[in-house]
Amino acid sequence: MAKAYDHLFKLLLIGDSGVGKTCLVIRFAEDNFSSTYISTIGIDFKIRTVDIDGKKIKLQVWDTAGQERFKTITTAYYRGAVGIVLVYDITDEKSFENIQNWMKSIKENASAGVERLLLGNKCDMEGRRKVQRDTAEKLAKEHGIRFFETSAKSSENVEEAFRTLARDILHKSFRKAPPGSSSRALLEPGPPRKTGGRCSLG
Ligand SMILES: Nc1nc2c(ncn2[C@@H]2O[C@H](COP(=O)(O)OP(=O)(O)OP(=O)(O)O)[C@@H](O)[C@H]2O)c(=O)[nH]1
Repeated sequence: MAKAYDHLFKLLLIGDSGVGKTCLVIRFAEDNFSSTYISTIGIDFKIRTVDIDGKKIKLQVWDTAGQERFKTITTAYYRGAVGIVLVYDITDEKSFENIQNWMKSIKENASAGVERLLLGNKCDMEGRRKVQRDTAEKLAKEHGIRFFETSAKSSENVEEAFRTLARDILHKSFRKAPPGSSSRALLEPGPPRKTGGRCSLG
């Protein structure tokens, strides 16, 4: 029987409560959107398999709760992720300022070399924009990561963002593969950064 997928990537979405993490996951995995806001309790995930450069990549997308009270539960999931999506809301300045704190949280809890991506969500609400695109682009550049403005509502850039992240992880894992080793092994997460990692990503 043909293998259902070539690689499994665990991705994680983080960011303040209400920025649209759940909606982005639902848009990407089910191509759906709801304007009803039900705050995530703890953590949940959805799966979608995509074809990237001829490889079948199974994406397990973990959606975390943005509320502070769930922080202990959600940070426990950072380590298993090979990609982390940082989300803010372009109509909410505070959610953008907090990206610095979410970056810090990645540094403290994620595997070394985890691929990061910055998303400014709700770009369909141009009239209520508080965070300028240039400002976010600058921040992304400082951290050496990619940046997209997305809308889970209109679906703008959602597909592109997840595909770009998956492609970057795929390319990174192959580039680092020593001769004769399996690329799958390189996608296994190492220990958190602070304990000194053996993960080959990065
Ligand atoms: N206009 C617009 N509204 C959005 C968009 N994405 C999400 N929303 C709305 O924003 C609200 C919060 O969305 P969620 O996806 O539940 O936010 P979250 O980041 O998962 O929140 P927590 O689970 O509390 O961390 C909901 O009312 C959504 O309908 C978007 O791209 N455009």
